[in-house]
Amino acid sequence: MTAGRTAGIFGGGSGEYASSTPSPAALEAVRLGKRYRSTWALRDCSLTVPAGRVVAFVGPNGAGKSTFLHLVAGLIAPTRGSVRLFGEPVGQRAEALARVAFLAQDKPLYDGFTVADMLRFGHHLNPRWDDSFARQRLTELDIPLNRKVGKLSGGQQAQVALTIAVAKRPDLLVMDEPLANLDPVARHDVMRSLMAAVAETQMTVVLSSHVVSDLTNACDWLVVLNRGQVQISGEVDELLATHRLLSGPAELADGVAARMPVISDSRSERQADLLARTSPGTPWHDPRWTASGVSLEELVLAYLRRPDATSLPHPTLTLS
Ligand SMILES: Nc1ncnc2c1ncn2[C@@H]1O[C@H](COP(=O)(O)OP(=O)(O)OP(=O)(O)O)[C@@H](O)[C@H]1O
Repeated sequence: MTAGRTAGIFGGGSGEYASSTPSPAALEAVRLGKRYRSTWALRDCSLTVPAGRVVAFVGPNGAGKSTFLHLVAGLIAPTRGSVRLFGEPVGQRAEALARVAFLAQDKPLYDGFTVADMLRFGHHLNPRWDDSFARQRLTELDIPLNRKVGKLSGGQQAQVALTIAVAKRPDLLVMDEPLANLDPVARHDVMRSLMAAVAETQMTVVLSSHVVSDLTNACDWLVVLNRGQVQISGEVDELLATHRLLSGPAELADGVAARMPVISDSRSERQADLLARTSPGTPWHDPRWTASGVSLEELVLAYLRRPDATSLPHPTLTLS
């Protein structure tokens, strides 16, 4: 668990700072890089996320997701580049760090403490602490306040950790794999609780996950990290609106691929199935092809299979 000057689920906050500082972007990374000895975990990562979004960081094992989130939370320092949160460089001011709650992969709770002890601890450390929210939420979830944390199920522990992080009333909640090791029902419940908290508070949320299907209805901004680089960063609706699954004659596929970026290309002797990036609002007129929408999962998988493909801010080629 981390407290004090670094952001943690118990880190202190400052209401005065939050109300007096304009927030052009919740998160801005510029050419961010992190090297561990000879290994670059992240390289040249630039992205901007507006405030109020629920951002999913997705990528394969070792892509750099945890490293990115630890840099955002100010828990480690970049080797290159910078991160700004709400216009402030991370790590420069205690007040800026205090606006962030970080929920680590290993749920920073003390097994020997009761749930009520954990709430008292959070209350003690956080000027913005919302005790009635925390107690009401845990009561609604039927989590006994007098139970020791070590005696709770994994799903209940995840809910307690999330409650403490939200009760801190952060402007930015960063969660590294909050759904790891939870069964499907617990994953669904935690995401539902998170969405309720977002609707109530309008905080910005950044979370990482391997399971894209868990994020489909929850996240409105997608970042795909692959091999330490940002492959996609954008609004989910816009990404879905600018990608099409095209099915048509294989002999015409090269012509289509010459006109627009093709992320995945599957061909048989007669038919080609292409996942292509198009311009928003541009209809597909060619009757020899059928064009259909893609799911978030199809889109992410197609990019992950093509680490050289990117979708960063705007497509440059259009359909004709
Ligand atoms: N403390 C560290 N020391 C050395 N190398 C590290 C350290 N932390 C991460 N790495 C390396 O940096 C790279 C990115 O790791 P990171 O944990 O950020 O990826 P990830 O996307 O979160 O992976 P996973 O999904 O498996 O949790 C990997 O090659 C990893 O081995």
